[in-house]
Amino acid sequence: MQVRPPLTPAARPGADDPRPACAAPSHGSECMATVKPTIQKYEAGDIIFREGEPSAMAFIVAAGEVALFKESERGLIHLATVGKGELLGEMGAIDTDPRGATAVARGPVTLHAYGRKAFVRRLEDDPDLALRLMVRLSRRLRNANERIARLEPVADVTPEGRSGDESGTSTALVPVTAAAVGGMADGGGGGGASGGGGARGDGLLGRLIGVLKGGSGPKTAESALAGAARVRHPVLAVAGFPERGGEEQRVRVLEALEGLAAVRLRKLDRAVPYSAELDPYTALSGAIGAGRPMLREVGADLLVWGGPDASGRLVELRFLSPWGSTEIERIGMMSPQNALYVPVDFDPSWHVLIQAVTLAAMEPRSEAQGRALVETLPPLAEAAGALLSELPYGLSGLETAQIVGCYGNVLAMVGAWANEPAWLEHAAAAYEEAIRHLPRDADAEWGVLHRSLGLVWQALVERNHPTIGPRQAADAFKAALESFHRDLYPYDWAGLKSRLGLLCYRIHMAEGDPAALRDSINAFQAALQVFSPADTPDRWGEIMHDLAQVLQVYGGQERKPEILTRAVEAANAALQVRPLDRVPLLWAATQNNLGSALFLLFRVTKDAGALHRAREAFHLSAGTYEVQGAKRQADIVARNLRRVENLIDRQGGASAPDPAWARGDGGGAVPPDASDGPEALPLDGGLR
Ligand SMILES: Nc1ncnc2c1ncn2[C@@H]1O[C@@H]2COP(=O)(O)O[C@H]2[C@H]1O
Repeated sequence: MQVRPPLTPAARPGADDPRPACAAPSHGSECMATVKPTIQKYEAGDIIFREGEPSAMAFIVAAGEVALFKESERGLIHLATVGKGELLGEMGAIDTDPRGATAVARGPVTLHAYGRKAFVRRLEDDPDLALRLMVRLSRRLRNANERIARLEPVADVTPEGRSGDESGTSTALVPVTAAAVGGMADGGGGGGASGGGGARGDGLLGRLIGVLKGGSGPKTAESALAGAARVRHPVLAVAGFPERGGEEQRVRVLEALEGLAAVRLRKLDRAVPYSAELDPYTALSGAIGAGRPMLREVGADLLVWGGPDASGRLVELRFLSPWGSTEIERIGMMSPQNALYVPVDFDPSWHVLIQAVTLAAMEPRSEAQGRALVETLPPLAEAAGALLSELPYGLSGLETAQIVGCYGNVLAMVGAWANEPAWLEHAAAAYEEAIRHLPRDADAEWGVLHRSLGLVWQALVERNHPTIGPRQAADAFKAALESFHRDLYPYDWAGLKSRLGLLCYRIHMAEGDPAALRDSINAFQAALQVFSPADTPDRWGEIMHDLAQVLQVYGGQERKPEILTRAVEAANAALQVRPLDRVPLLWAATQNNLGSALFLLFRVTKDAGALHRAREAFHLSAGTYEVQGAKRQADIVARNLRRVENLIDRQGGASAPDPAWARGDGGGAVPPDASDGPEALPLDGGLR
């Protein structure tokens, strides 16, 4: 399709172009030469910007080629490749919308970058340039139309009336020729007619940009390059709302959620059954039991469910993730007991709160999703905070606590993923405020809020916060344990116990209190009554590993071989569920732990066999860290290995028995060691 928009001869670019301002170039973009650009350089595969990022700059490609990709429900779509002399990022610079596509360097690329304001000013001052830009956009639109026309309708296979796959991978689209795709890359060469053009969203330029930003097209074979830019967008499912008037409220919620960029929304027909007449524990357990399969059925990352509450004043929103109930107590996580309340018939000012809370509830499952969250969530969180400062009158204490608690989760998510202690401090303040609003009988909410608070404080302790100490975090977990009884909430209970184990160990490290070490051991052992190698091997292995470490510190201090032997057993048990081929770094950490326990055992018993086995464990650990490229850990373990080898040399040189056939009788021939104990790696199970 080569229909061009009508051009006046005067506006056609090229050598015969009479206009002085743009005399030389064959591309209108060169008119930007009067504004001083900054130079940016990229290598092949570098991401220049991502879809959804704020648009602060417009660029001219000075050298190389840039491929543009757009996320769609069907996967990643190659829109075009732009080359030397062409504009890039001009759409966002003009309409201030976030980037409509991800730009990836196809080889070495040099860009001339212009600030948005300078670029727009230039367009306003130079109607000719603005017009030629419109021509360029017109051509893109025509090409996009061509591609849309060539697409066959795709069968709608989902019960909710939306098409799309559930796995996050793309479904096949109608194949097109490379030439058709290549047509999208065109951007240069078009001339312009006379007359001016507005640079804002309501003019032709704005409309063209609007259409192009929503554009889609067929998938091409550029999968290698696409891989570099690919981010799997999370899927958000919204269950049906029961009760009278529920659907009307759901439409409002969906409207709010449609504002979430880079999230794929699925509307479910079914509601999550919830019986308000039952006690809250039974009602919620039933809802979770019914909601999880619904989530899995549609492959969603989060299920939003709820509806108008019993009073008819508020809409209650709850959030369910597909994660098993055993993978719990992550910082900022949304628990089934958390609920967000918004007024019935809420106005759009509430959208930011609904969006922020939902986005935070959809915990990232990859680094890419985490990065996307860190970009999107902070501005939403700030806007939601402003809304919360003016909560409507008439909310009960529990409702207020629930809303503020959800907001705390938003702040905690930002803090954890952006690694910003200030956000964590705000999150802790929000949880504390929520707790102040709680009525006495809000048992489950008490537990959830104290656990959330403890997790944030623990994260601050891990970051060496000057005023938050491990005792504070441990107290919050103890308070949470008042609500999470073992018989009703075994995994919540055991998870809290294991957190307590870590914090008591920290208290010991900070204060040297031996009672704290014993508390730590007791807490880990309690957790191990619930977690098991068969049902929860990862969690069990992590706690066994941590227990081994605490036992060896305690056994070393008390100089008790039986405790050190238990430490060795715990490390060996952890290794059973942490195989080298599946989790090499965890395996290496536990080997180092085992080596340390054996080393200390040798120091107390003078058993040379233990020393040789320590050497073997350190050797295996250091080698694995080395192979895995974990240099810092490899160095620590190598120091431990050297220390053991020195001891073995002093003990008997080359005649020392090889650990493989060491009898372990030791014979007390080893000289006492004056050096410190082995260096430990950080405990598992910290901030996750
Ligand atoms: N169909 C297309 N052909 C060429 N370039 C495009 C196309 N769609 C988007 N772009 C460019 O990709 C950029 C993505 O960020 P912006 O939306 O700021 O500006 C966009 C345009 O510069």
